[in-house]
Amino acid sequence: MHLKEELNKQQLKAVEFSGKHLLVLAGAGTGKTRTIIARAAYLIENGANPSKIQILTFTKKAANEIVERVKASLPQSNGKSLNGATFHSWCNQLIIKYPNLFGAANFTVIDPDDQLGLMKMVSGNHSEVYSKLRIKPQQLLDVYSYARNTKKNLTESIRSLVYKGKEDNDTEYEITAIKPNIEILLRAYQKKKMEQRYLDYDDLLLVVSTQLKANAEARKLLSQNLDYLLVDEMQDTNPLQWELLSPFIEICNLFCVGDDAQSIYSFRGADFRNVHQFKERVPNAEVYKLEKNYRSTQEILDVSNWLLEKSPIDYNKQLQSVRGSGEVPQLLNVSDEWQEANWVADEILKNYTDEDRQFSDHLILSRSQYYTKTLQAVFIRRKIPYVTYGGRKFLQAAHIKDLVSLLRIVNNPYDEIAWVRFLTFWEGIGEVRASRIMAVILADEGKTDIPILLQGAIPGKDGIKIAELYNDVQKEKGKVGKMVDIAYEAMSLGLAFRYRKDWIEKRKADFPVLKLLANSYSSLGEFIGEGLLDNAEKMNGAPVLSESQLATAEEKDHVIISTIHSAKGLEADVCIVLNVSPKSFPSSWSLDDIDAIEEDRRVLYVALTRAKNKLIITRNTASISAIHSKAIPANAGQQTDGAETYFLTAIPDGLVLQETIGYDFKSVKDAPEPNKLDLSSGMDFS
Ligand SMILES: Nc1ncnc2c1ncn2[C@@H]1O[C@H](COP(=O)(O)OP(=O)(O)OP(=O)(O)O)[C@@H](O)[C@H]1O
Repeated sequence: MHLKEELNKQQLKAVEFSGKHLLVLAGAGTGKTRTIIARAAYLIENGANPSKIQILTFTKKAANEIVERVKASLPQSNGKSLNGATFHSWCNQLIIKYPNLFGAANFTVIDPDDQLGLMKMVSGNHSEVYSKLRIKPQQLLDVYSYARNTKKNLTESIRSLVYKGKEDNDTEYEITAIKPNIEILLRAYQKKKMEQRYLDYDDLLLVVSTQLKANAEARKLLSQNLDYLLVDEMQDTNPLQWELLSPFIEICNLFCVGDDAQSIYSFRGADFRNVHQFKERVPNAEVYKLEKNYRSTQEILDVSNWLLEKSPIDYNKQLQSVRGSGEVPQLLNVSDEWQEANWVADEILKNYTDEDRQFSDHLILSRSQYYTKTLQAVFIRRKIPYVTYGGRKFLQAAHIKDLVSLLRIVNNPYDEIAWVRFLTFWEGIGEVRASRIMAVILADEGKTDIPILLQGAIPGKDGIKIAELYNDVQKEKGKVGKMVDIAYEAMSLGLAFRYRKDWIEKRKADFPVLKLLANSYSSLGEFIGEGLLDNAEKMNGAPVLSESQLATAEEKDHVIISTIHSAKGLEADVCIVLNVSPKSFPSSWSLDDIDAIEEDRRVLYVALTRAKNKLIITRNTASISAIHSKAIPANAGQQTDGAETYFLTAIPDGLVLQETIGYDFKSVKDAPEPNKLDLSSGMDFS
C-alpha cells in the first residue's frame, strides 16, 4: 500500500502510531476501514509477524473484507497468516488452541437454534414452573444473554427486556413475582449445558475472559503469541466484550477504531463509554481523531454536526467535508404516511427518469421496518423495485400471510403451502389434520365445489364457517379489496388472539393498508402474482415506468429500504430519512431516560451521515402539531409529548430547506389569546 498517497495526515498519523495503545476516534465517513487495513499492512511491512496480529470485527463479512484487503495491499504471501475474526469465533479459536488453559476441551459449541431447543427442553422438564410464566423460551434466553453481556443482575435484565425499563410499583410487583421462576429455569438451563458439555456463544467469551482475568499464567502464555489486537467498531462493544478485551491491555498493543456518536446498540448492551472513556479505562493510551469526511457534502455534515453539538454528551466532533459544498438538505413536512410515500415515490422516479440516477442510488431509512409498510405498498403499486434490510417485508409478515393464504387458495386451489397455512389458522386444526383435509380437496381434482368439500372434510360448525368464508370470498373474485375485507372480518378475532402480544400496537393497522393495496389491483391473480411475490424487478407493463426503462434496469438495481440499525456502514447518493417527527426522535418511549434520548440522537446521526449528495428528512405534521399542544411536565423526567426534547426543535433556518406538502400548518392563524369556552351552551335543562 502506498500509505502516503492513500491516507490523509490524520489517518497516516494513526497508522504509524508507535506508542502502546491507541483509540482512533473516527467520525462517520472518515475512512475507518481504510485506516484499520492500512495499520495492519503497515505493521507487517515493518516487520510484525502477521500471525501475531489479530483483527476483531462484529461480522464475519467485515473480518474477511479487511483481511483480504490487507493481503491485497502487500507483496505476495506476506500477510498469509493474518487472522481476522468476530469476537465469538476468535474466542472459539483460542479455546481450541489452548484446550488445557481454558478447560473446555470436549465441549461442543451450540448455536442460537440449539440453545432454543435446549431451553424448550428445560421449560418442558419444569412445566409446573414454566406454565406460571407468560414468557417464551426465546425471551428467557434473551434475558439470560442480556444479563451476561451487560453484567446487569437478573432483576434489572428482566426489567429492561420484559418491562421496557419501567420502574413503577406495578412493574416492581410483577418482577418480584416472576423472578424466582425465571431463576429456576435459567439455573436449570445452565446446569443442563454443563451436563451435556455445551457452550453457547456467550460462554465462549466468558470462558476466555474469566480465565484471563484470574490467571496470570494464562495471560503470559497468550502474550507469547499475540502482539497486536486491532478492534473495529469499538463503540459497539458491550461490558462482556470489554471484560474480554481488558486483559489484553497487558498482553499486547491495542489499536481500536470507533465512533462514539455511532453507538446505537445499547439494547444489546453496547456501551459507548468504552470509547468515550478509553483513556481513563486503558492506561498508556492515546486518542487520535479522524474528522475529514470523504462521503458527504458539507451541508449534510453541517446538519449532522449541529445535531451532535446539541447533545449534553461532549462528542467534540466536527466533521469536515473533503468533497466541499453541495445541496442544502431538505426537510419535508407531510401530513400522513400516504402522502409521504407518494412523494418519495415521485422523487425517486424523477431522479431515475430525469437525473440519470439508479434506483440503487437511493437509501431510505426508517427507525422500524414497520413504519415503511405504506411506502412498500406504494412502491409495489408503482413498480419501484426495492429490497429491505432489517425487519421483515410488509407482505411477508405472519399476520398478513395468514389472511392472504385464503386469497391464495381461492386464486389457486392447488396452492398447498397456502392451504396448510389457512387451515391451521383455525383452532383445532393442526398440521396433520390440515394435510388430510387438503388431500381430500386435491384428490377431487376440481370436480366438486371447494366449500362442499370443506364442509365434508371438517365436521360440525367449524366446517360450515370455513366453507362459508371460502364461498363469500370466492364470490367477490373481481374485487380484491372487498375480498380482503371479508377475509379480515372473519379472521380478525383469530388474528387478534394469535398475535395478542402486539396486535393493537403493531399488526392491526396493517390491514387497512393491505386493503388499499389490494384495491389498486383489478384482479386477484394480479394482486397475488405481483403484489405478493413482490418481484418488482421482474414485472412487465409498468404504468409508471416505461417498459424500456424497466428492461434496462439491472436486476440488482433497487432502492434499499433499511432500518437505521441495519444501515451502519452503508452510504448512498440520495438518502431519505423518514418520519423524523417529535414522537419518534426521540421516541416517546425514551423520554423518561436521558441515556435513551441520547441513543436516539445517535441513531439519527447514523442516518444523516449515510447521505453523499442529497439528504431528505421527512416529518409528519400531525406530530408537529403536538408541539403546540405540549403539556408542561410536572416534574423532570415525566413523560410529555416530546416537544421539549424533539431533536429538530429550533433547527437554524439555513441548515435545511423546509417544504410542506399538502396542508400547510404554518399558515394557520389562530386568535392571539385563548377565548373562553362555555360547555353549558346549547343545553336546555327545563
Ligand atoms: N484518504 C482517503 N482518500 C480518499 N478517499 C478516502 C480516504 N479515506 C477514506 N476514503 C473514502 O471515504 C469513504 C468512507 O470510508 P469508510 O466507509 O471507511 O468510512 P467509515 O469511517 O467506516 O464510515 P462510517 O463509520 O460512517 O460507516 C469510502 O468511500 C473511502 O474509500
